Order: sequence, then structure tokens, then C-alpha cells
Amino acid sequence: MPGERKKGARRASDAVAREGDTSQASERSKNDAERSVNRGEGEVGDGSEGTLPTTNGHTEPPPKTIKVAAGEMNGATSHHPAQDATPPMPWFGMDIGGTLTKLVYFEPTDLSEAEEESEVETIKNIRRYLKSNKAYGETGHRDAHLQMESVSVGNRIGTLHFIRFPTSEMRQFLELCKSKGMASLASTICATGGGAYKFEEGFQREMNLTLHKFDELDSLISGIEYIEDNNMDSECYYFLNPRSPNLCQKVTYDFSNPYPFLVVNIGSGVSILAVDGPDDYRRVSGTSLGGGTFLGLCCLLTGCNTFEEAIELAANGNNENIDKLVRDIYGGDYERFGLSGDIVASSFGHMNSAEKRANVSREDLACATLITITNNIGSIARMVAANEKIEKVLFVGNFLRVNPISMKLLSHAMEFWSEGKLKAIFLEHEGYFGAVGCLLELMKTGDQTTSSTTTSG
Ligand SMILES: Nc1ncnc2c1ncn2[C@@H]1O[C@H](COP(=O)(O)OP(=O)(O)OP(=O)(O)O)[C@@H](O)[C@H]1O
Ligand SMILES: CC(C)(CO)[C@@H](O)C(=O)NCCC(=O)O
Repeated sequence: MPGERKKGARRASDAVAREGDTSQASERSKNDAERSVNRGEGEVGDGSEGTLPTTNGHTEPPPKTIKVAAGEMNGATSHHPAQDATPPMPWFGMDIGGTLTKLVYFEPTDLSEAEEESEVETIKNIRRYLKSNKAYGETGHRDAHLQMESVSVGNRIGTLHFIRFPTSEMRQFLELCKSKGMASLASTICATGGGAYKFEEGFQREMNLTLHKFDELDSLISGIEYIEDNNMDSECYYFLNPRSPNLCQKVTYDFSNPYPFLVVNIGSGVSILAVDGPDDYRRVSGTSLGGGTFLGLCCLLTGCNTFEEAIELAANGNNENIDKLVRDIYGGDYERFGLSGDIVASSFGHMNSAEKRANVSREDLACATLITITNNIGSIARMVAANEKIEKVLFVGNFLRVNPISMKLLSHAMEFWSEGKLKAIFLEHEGYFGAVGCLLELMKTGDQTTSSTTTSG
């Protein structure tokens, strides 16, 4: 595994007031576990527009308003010295992953009079189109519940909007961009993820757009640090009593003293990073058994077609019809080594029996697949954490979207197998950090990478 130390990701929040000198931070950490948030078993999002559930299936809270330091909330008529240093609008960060493309759109809310007057119609139309819809074409979605208001990016104040679509729909996305006049606006778009390389030529050919590429792991880390800084009261959480349906609670986690921590990014595949400081991380491990494996196997085994369907099936299944448990082998616990009878001894271990195979449901198959993949990721994360002597483990990536089963399993596995030493921490913006990091890079570029807007629509 590559273990090269990477320096380069920078802490990027600067202008937003961060509560927290050291004394406040330690006060906060004392209170850490105690600010509990309503918690229930998550229902599965069906992706239907206007009714997107939050991560845990609750009704969307109103978009969060972030505190901004005095003097930073410029009115619409004020002038920004910073505006000369920002690239031409519109401002997007794009993470083109193996399964999903994530798009973060930064809408400035501090436009000066001059900017408003000079803003071309095409940009106004794009803003209107993005904001007035939650669905774009057949498969694009805006996660309105994740929207962040009054945030500072590159010395500008505005709203962050979070949008995703399947990477397999890239051609349709390019068509949509063309139809909205995007191709005529900027000569460069900032992108990260493997697709920034794979689709570079396509963007150039179809849209006459040059992709300005950023490394996906640099972007991931800087995006995590930025969002955590700017949404610090409600970004990180963990589960208390993850195994108990009645006692399980989602609790906010104070991450104001973060280093060192491990990031387990569960996308199509899994990357594991050790983060030792703001500019200091290494990719220490990874596995090809990730979110893509779960979805691929589930489609094969159950005939389902979407991630949402796979998760819903899993929520209604019983893995014990598929997996061989310790008690199926021992008749009870394996006491000598602390293996309780209800631990999975062999994933899919019952499936060599024709009789058992005849009695399994699609739900059982989806459930066992989800548990198999999740437990394997949990085991690897635990071994890496032990190896690196790191106790805080951040799980991110869209595999955790609408997936409380895996989050609770990971929470339990981390705590149980480490005898309480390791903590599984989750982040509300799950799979969007790479795109955010990419946006931060764009906002640093000024006029260097993008040509000025020349057309009106
Ligand atoms: N609507 C969805 N469609 C497809 N997969 C989804 C969806 N929602 C969640 N997922 C899960 O999220 C995974 C993709 O996560 P993510 O977007 O973080 O990774 P990626 O960037 O596409 O992959 P990689 O980083 O490996 O290139 C899928 O493999 C699937 O398990
Ligand atoms: C290839 C990437 C980095 C693409 O995001 C990701 O899918 C991944 O980390 N896969 C696992 C590769 C490994 O076995 O380490």
C-alpha cells in the first residue's frame, strides 16, 4: 500500500468565526457526548423530489445559518476587494467518482451593485435553475437538507448547494450544461476524482472546456476540514448504544481537537487515510470491497436496480438465514476467546446448503451483503487504526447515505473489538467533501485558470 506522506491540504476556513480558543475547546469536549440529538431508525430515502430524508430519515431541518464574523456579511451594495481575486462565476467544485458525480455550487449572496449589474443573464438563469429544482433531468438530485448558508469561501459570503448524479450519466450532464449555456461561460472547470482524468478529453471535445484537475484525496481532506470548521456544532456525530433499537441515540461529536484521525472513505472502493495535522496526511490502506461491491452484489443477488432499493431490502432482511454464526458452529458462545454466539463466524456460510438456499429471501440476501461488506471495512479500519495508533475514525463516502444499518454496525464494531478505545465518527455531508475541497481550490485561483465571462444568454 502506498504510504507516502502527503503535504498540501490546507485548512481553509479563515473568515468564518470559529468558536474556540483552547479553553473553550476543552470545555466543549467535556460536554461532547452530552448534546444528544433525536434519534430513530432511519427510513430509506426514495429519492423522490421534495421529500428527501436526512441521513437518519428525519424530516429535513431548515438549512443551517452559519455565524459570520462582524464586517464579513457585506450587503448587496458593498464592494469587495476580494472580488477582483475570485475567478469568474459560476463557482462549482466537481468530484467525478467511480459511481457518483458530486457537484458543489457556491452561490454568492454578497454581490456588489457593480457585480449585479454586470452579471450576465446566463449566470442568473443557471442560479435560478439550480435553486428552483431539486431534480435535474432523470437522475440528478440536489440534497437541499445539506445546504449551508452564510458561509465564507475565498473571502466571499454565500450559500453552498449540494448536487449529485450517477457518473454513468455524464453525457446527459454535458448536454444539460450545454443547453443552459455553460459552455459559453468559462473556459475552465475545476474537477477532482478519477473522472477528472477519464472525462478530461470529453469535456474538451464536447464543451470546449478545460478541466483544471485536483487530486481527490487532497480535496477530500481539505473539504472535511473546511466543512467541519464551518458547521462545527452539527457536522460530526456518533452513535450511543448503537446495538439497542430503544436506546440508540445520534449524538453530536466535538471535533475541535481533531488530530490525529483516520478517514475511511467508502465510495465505490475504500481509501483509508491517516491525518496527522492540517497539512499532513498519508493514504495508508484501501480495499476494493466497498460501496460499489455492495451495490453490484446486491443487484446480482436480488435483481434490485438502485442503491435506495438495496438499502430498503436490507433493512427488511435477516442475515442469520444466510450467514453462519458462532452459535451455528459451537451451539453457543466460544467463551475462551470472547466470541459470543451471535457473532457472524462465516459470511454467507449457510449458502452451501441447497435447503437453506431454498428458503432465503431477497431481503435476507441484501441484508447479508450489506453486513458482509460493512464488517469487512470495519475490520480493516480497526487494524489500520491500531497500527497507526489512532483512536478517532471518521467514516465518510456515499455508501453511508441513507444507511443507518452500516453506521451502527461500524460504531459497534469499532467500540466492541477495541474494548472502547476506538470511536466511529460520521459526518453529515458524507460524500461531498472532495467536491468542496475542489471548490476551495477554484476560489483560490482568481483569474488564473478561468477566462472572463464574455457572453450573455
Ligand atoms: N443514488 C446512489 N446511486 C448509486 N450509488 C449510491 C447512491 N447513493 C449512495 N450510493 C453508494 O455510494 C457509493 C459511491 O460513493 P461515493 O460517491 O462516495 O464514491 P465514488 O466517488 O463514486 O467512488 P470512488 O471514490 O471509489 O471513485 C456507491 O457505490 C453506493 O454504494
Ligand atoms: C481508486 C480509488 C482511489 C478511486 O476513488 C478508490 O476507489 C479506492 O481507493 N479503491 C480501493 C483500491 C485499493 O484496493 O486500495
